[in-house]
Amino acid sequence: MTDAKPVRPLVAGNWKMNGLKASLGEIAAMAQGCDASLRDAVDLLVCPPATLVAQAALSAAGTPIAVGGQDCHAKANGAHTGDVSAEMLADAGATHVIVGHSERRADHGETNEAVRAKAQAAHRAGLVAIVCVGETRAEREAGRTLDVVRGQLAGSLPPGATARNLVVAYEPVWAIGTGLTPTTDDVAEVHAMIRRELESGLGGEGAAVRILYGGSVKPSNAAELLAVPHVNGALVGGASLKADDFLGIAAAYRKA
Ligand SMILES: O=C[C@H](O)COP(=O)(O)O
Repeated sequence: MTDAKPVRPLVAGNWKMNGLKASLGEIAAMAQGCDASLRDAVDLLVCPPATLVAQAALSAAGTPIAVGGQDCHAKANGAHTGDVSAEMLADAGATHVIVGHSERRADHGETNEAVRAKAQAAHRAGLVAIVCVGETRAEREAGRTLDVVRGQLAGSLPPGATARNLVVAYEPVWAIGTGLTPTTDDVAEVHAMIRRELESGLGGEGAAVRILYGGSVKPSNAAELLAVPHVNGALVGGASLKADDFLGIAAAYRKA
């Protein structure tokens, strides 16, 4: 298994069900605050709610900020009221889409099979799929973290994945929005396992797939979390809503 950070990092913001048109100013502020040294060091992505994807993509055009969706339907179109397809996101200017976030798995009963179908849809539409995995508090306390995450990976990763069309995000459910984070040793253990699984499933491509950590990442803890081996960036919720906090997290990658 490779042990260095083999890929360019990615800091991705997931706005969840937050943000109105006025919030697009934060994307403009992110672009403005993304100076050359930050641009050289890290890729930046913001995933606003579906209502804002098209406008966010227009706001971010010509800047270092990419725009993504937070979920997509497995089908390209059809009678699926309220759903948004990967093709629609791509048409709106998105380059990425998050699939299998624990809030989707919990709130909408999304299974690994459903997540895999959504990741395949993302690829069909030419989007990068950010596949989320992570254990609940009960699963961690039962010592089942590695088995749970390994099972989610096996069930959720789409065939034909490469380092260019797949990102994996490890998000312990109990760390999301709680201010709690795993120890760096715990993060290292899970990320190393994910790397081994990716390398065993995808060979050389698996060594270069970006593995993000998510769950209560803030400017104050980003440097420590992002320095863990096989942590190739962050998936940030609450702290991605404000440009200063988001850039403060990305700044962990700024070269001294
Ligand atoms: O997708 C992002 C995560 O769920 C993390 O959210 P959080 O940074 O608010 O804990």
